[in-house]
Amino acid sequence: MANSDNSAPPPTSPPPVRSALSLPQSRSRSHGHGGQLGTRLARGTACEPLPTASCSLEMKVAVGPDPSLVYRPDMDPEKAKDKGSFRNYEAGPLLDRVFATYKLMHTYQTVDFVRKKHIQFGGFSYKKMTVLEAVDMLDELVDESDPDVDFPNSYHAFQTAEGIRKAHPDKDWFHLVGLLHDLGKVLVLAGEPQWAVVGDTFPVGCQPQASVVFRESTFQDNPDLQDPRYSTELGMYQPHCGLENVLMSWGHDEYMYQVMKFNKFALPPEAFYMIRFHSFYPWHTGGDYRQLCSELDLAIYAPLGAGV
Ligand SMILES: O[C@H]1[C@H](O)[C@@H](O)[C@H](O)[C@@H](O)[C@H]1O
Ligand SMILES: [Fe+2]
Repeated sequence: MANSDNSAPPPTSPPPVRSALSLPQSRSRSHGHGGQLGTRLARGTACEPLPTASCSLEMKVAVGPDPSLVYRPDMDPEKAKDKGSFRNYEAGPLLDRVFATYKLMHTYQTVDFVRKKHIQFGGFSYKKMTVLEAVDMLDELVDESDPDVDFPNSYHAFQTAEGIRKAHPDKDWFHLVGLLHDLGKVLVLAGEPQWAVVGDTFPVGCQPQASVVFRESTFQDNPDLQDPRYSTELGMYQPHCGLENVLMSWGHDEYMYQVMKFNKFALPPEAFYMIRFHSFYPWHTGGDYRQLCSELDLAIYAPLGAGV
């Protein structure tokens, strides 16, 4: 485990990475949108204004709960958990590690911190690599915020992509979203602490809402909650300002979105949106933060309503 604030035990019985996934031989060619790109990852000094969303209301595929929720890898279907048993933050063998990661995240993710990270990584000068090189880097990463996944994230990337391919064989761009969605976690291999990379996201600059995991037990040392500008329900935002204008806690979603935008990934707008907000469980699954949503955000959210 590299560069982590809270060290992880070695993964237990890692499943065979990739071998059972029947990838196409020409995997990068068959999904040419991203696989062959020499992608520049961000680490630099230039400050980029907060990005604007590029989604249209014609969006056909709703952004949903993290695809990984549905397609958690499990080599043995007999032992596969049903959906309801994922994301248990009250009990389980990994609970201490998960709690420790969120405690740090909910203490140190502040408006100032997030603004600094946008500046630090807004220069896109960290490294040039292909998408598949980034996937390979994730061989070294076990996500310490995840109560369900205790093996390298590279495996999780392929499994998610293959699961989406099975469910949506006609949407090649969506398969690629599965492969890409967590690649922002390479930040951990670049020396960032896990609490600044992984886990569910939440808006900074306003009061954390009820469905944020460990909401009651992890925010007490976050200075923003003592700051009158940031501690009301709306905090520093205008009602219905739109998620594109909200400063989310810094992590792999926003970073990967920025990288895709900078490198002009040839993917539909919904792919960008999905990746940017896939960890925003308090919104897409918890149903919170509606007061910050634009009509577009609500239109995307609406199809999820029944399921959340
Ligand atoms: O712990 C997990 C993990 O970090 C995922 O990559 C993220 O998308 C989820 O939101 C989170 O629950
Ligand atoms: Fe993720």
